[in-house]
Amino acid sequence: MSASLSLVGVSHQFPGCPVPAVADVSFDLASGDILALLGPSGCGKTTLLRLIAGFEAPQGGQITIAGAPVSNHRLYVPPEKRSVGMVFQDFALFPHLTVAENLAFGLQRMGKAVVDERVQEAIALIGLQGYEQRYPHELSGGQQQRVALARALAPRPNLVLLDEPLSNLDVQVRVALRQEIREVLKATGTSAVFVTHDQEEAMAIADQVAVMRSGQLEQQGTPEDLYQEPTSRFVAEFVTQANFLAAQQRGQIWETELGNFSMERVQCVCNTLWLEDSHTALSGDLMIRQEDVVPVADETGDIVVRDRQFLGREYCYMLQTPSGQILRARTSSRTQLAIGNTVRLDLSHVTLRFFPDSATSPQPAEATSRM
Ligand SMILES: Nc1ncnc2c1ncn2[C@@H]1O[C@H](COP(=O)(O)OP(=O)(O)OP(=O)(O)O)[C@@H](O)[C@H]1O
Repeated sequence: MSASLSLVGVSHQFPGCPVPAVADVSFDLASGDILALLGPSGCGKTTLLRLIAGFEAPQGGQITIAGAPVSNHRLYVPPEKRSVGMVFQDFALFPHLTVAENLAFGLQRMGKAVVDERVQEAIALIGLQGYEQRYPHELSGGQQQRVALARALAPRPNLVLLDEPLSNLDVQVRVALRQEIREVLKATGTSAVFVTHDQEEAMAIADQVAVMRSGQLEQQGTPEDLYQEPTSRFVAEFVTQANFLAAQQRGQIWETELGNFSMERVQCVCNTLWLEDSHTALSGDLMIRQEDVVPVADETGDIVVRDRQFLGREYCYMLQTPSGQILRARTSSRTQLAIGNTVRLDLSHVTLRFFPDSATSPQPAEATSRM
């Protein structure tokens, strides 16, 4: 499928800032796909979105939307000529215009009959029939954001950009609306880039997730790719919120505080040649997902249940190892363990992934698997 958006080597540094806000970012977005830009505060997500929208001009690289270059070293197409719709965190509806007038705003150059038809189409898309004559202050936050999405879609843009559109809404509205946004984008076949710092939101809404760190693209893939095969410890921590256990290589074994694991059981985010190099004993961390840690009540166990959080369908247990490390375990709410009691861990079905310490890595990491 053709790319609706393509970035090649896009970079941007604000005047007076010692480091670039966006550094050498490249990716393609297939037509009709939703991409989530995910990363911690200050990693450059909003700046990248603004570069795509045309609110900023990059100092390097090329941006192409629906096959047409919109910015490169010779060209800068202004935002209103990029066929891009925007949805902002604060909804940004015109307060003095009704819902119908807000929806019609971007359609002013079309004939009245077309505008009326598009407005009705947009209203139906977001299920707000009967609300046409209301003003924004007469709508809930979720309804305002649905109007903002419909307004962005009404001119049928090639691309919609959403900048943290759910962050001003309370949690129940957020969860319902993220599903609705996905359905509306899919129903209209619109390609979209969605900025968020919430990994759960990114995974729920997007076909592709691009994780950013310090202005750079750390990893891009489907939500499943990122969850199952993070290629750096940063992505593993940010996306999977896994546990990390210090591990030391001893021949074909990984030694840890919770016992030894044979190398066949461990995926290694490193060059497999390092593992066979008898002169280098690697050390680093084994990633263990919270749902893979299975605590079993055992009076003779040396792991202590320090705390537990009831999350509805599941518990999150905080388990303290003899060295004092806290591991998190997610279990079904049927697994009831008392705080202060001891447990042992069943790690027999665990999927482990090894991330070497940068100090002991002979060369830059390259993802390979020993599974
Ligand atoms: N107009 C500006 N002038 C100077 N520096 C800026 C400007 N806008 C952003 N920055 C800097 O660029 C970096 C990236 O900012 P950006 O807003 O893109 O991050 P972000 O990932 O969207 O963060 P957040 O999730 O907090 O919104 C930050 O260090 C920020 O301070």
